[in-house]
Amino acid sequence: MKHTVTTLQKMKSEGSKIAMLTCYDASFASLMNQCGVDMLLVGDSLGMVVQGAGSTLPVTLQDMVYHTRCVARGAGDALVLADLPFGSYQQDKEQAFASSVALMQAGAEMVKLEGGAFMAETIAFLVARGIPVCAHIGLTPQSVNTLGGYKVQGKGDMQAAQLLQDARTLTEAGAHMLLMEMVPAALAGEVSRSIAVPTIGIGAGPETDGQVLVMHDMLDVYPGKKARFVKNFMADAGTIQQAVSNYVQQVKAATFPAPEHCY
Ligand SMILES: Nc1nc(=O)c2c([nH]1)NC[C@@H]1CN(c3ccc(C(=O)N[C@@H](CCC(=O)O)C(=O)O)cc3)CN21
Ligand SMILES: CC(C)C(=O)C(=O)O
Ligand SMILES: [Mg+2]
Repeated sequence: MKHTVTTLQKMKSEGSKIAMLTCYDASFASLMNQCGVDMLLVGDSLGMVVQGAGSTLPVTLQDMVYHTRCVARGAGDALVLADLPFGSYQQDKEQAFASSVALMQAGAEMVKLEGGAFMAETIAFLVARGIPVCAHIGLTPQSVNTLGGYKVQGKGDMQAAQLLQDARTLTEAGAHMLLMEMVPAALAGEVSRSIAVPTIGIGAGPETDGQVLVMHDMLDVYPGKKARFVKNFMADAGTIQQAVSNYVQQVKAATFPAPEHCY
């Protein structure tokens, strides 16, 4: 059966972990769905792993629409989540709605946007109009130039309290899911227990309700620098199918991420 926001909510309440991977084309979408991946993220990380750019900032809405259409054709039962790219939603809620419509018409079933409490109004506007939203907090790569690099967020009591408050505000606004990137494991666990909707972590420890990795990182094909939270699943696998299946199994068993992948 096709995964929906209801399925994901049920998985959280039952304590079964959600396995997500990034995906950019139909063939990998089909493979990942067959290997039991619950959600496919058409990430704006495609700017780095597909287009070879140094950040996610050059990615356009049309780029995202194209890859979302490709992934949706192969996704099967996996839920398709698409990133709103830099500049396509920050101006105002009307701009965010128009961009989200383009992604939903291309086959997305949920959209993701980066930012804390300041995005609450936009999220409420989208959700009221039928668009499920995943909020992305912690390290928000579209803000790399103001953050000063791809660094751990939520360190220190003030920043941790701010992140927890952002999580509450965004879920009160109607977000269906919360993604946390590069935050201390203990804080991500606290946030996950404090909000009713499922959380997904990347570099956020084992206590979130699910995990995501960039497929080029876990298959060891990305030529760039690897973050601490990346695990090479090809190291113990003969095929890509085996690597993806092992990822799903280790996320479900909560054996990935291990302490060496955490902050
Ligand atoms: N291939 C790829 N994988 C990703 O996980 C990813 C992207 N691209 N593009 C968008 C963002 C950028 N991300 C990044 C990029 C670099 C680091 C990194 O270099 N981390 C180091 C330094 C940490 C620090 O300075 O505190 C690490 O050891 O984790 C982390 C996340 C995560 N996202
Ligand atoms: C790294 C994940 C969370 C993402 O936003 C992306 O792939 O763009
Ligand atoms: Mg992204």
